[in-house]
Amino acid sequence: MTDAAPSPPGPDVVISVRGLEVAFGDHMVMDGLDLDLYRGEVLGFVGASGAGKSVLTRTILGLVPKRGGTIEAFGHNLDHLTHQEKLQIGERWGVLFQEGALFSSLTVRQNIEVPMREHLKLSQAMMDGLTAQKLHLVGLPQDAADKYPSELSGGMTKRVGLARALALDPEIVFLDEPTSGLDPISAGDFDDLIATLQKTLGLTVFMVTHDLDSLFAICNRVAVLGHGKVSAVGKIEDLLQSDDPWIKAYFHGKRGVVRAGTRAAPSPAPHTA
Ligand SMILES: Nc1ncnc2c1ncn2[C@@H]1O[C@H](COP(=O)(O)OP(=O)(O)OP(=O)(O)O)[C@@H](O)[C@H]1O
Repeated sequence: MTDAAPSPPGPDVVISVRGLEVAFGDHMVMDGLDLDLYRGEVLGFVGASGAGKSVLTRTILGLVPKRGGTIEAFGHNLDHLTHQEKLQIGERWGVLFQEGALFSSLTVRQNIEVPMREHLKLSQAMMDGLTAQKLHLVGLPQDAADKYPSELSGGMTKRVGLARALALDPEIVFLDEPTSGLDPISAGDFDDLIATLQKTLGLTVFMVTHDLDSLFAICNRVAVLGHGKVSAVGKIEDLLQSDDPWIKAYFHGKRGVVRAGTRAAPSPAPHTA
């Protein structure tokens, strides 16, 4: 009898969603949704408008109540955590909401320092030092710190939102349509920034997007939301072969991709190569 070769270790799952149900009144938005997010990957999350992409993100973050199912983050069932443990999990992820969601009455510096004030006990000088680092990380000049959100361009607003999402040095960032509203050059620059941060900081990225270019440029895997479930998940080249009518229309329809192969493929994430 020969010994079987040891199987390679499976992917390190940082978020695991099983049988998720979310409803608003009788409107079932999630109806038995399963999804895994692997450490170190950029997972693109697509689906028709109103399918529930933002709701899923907000449910994982604990901002929308679920009706059923389980959500595990870093191996912990979120239903079984104390308030203190939930706060600790909250320090391990950051969020860039659609449109940046900055506080209009606060300066850029004050916006980036909001999570630091909530979670850390640091002197003002230390927070200012960290803020300077985060601005540098997202490619913004230091003099942006004293501006108010109304003085920023769309691309700068997204970068400030990303700097705030990175304020606590998270392991995961959730990005809700990060390139929406940006011109193609700014959108491409933002994709590059996310890809660079993912590599240099070892981030795991969960990205809701309608931007096909982003999917091709930086996503290691793509999950498709349909009828309250993940109807397909895999590498983009596999999804391009799908017979599912919505996926076919999405990738091969009028606004779809002849782009495939014309954009650089993302470098493989651990376990997704
Ligand atoms: N607080 C709420 N109360 C009632 N219904 C809601 C609420 N939030 C979301 N919904 C509904 O849930 C569904 C999913 O909304 P969601 O914003 O997640 O869609 P989406 O896939 O992100 O859409 P888009 O791509 O247009 O941003 C929609 O029908 C929306 O109207």
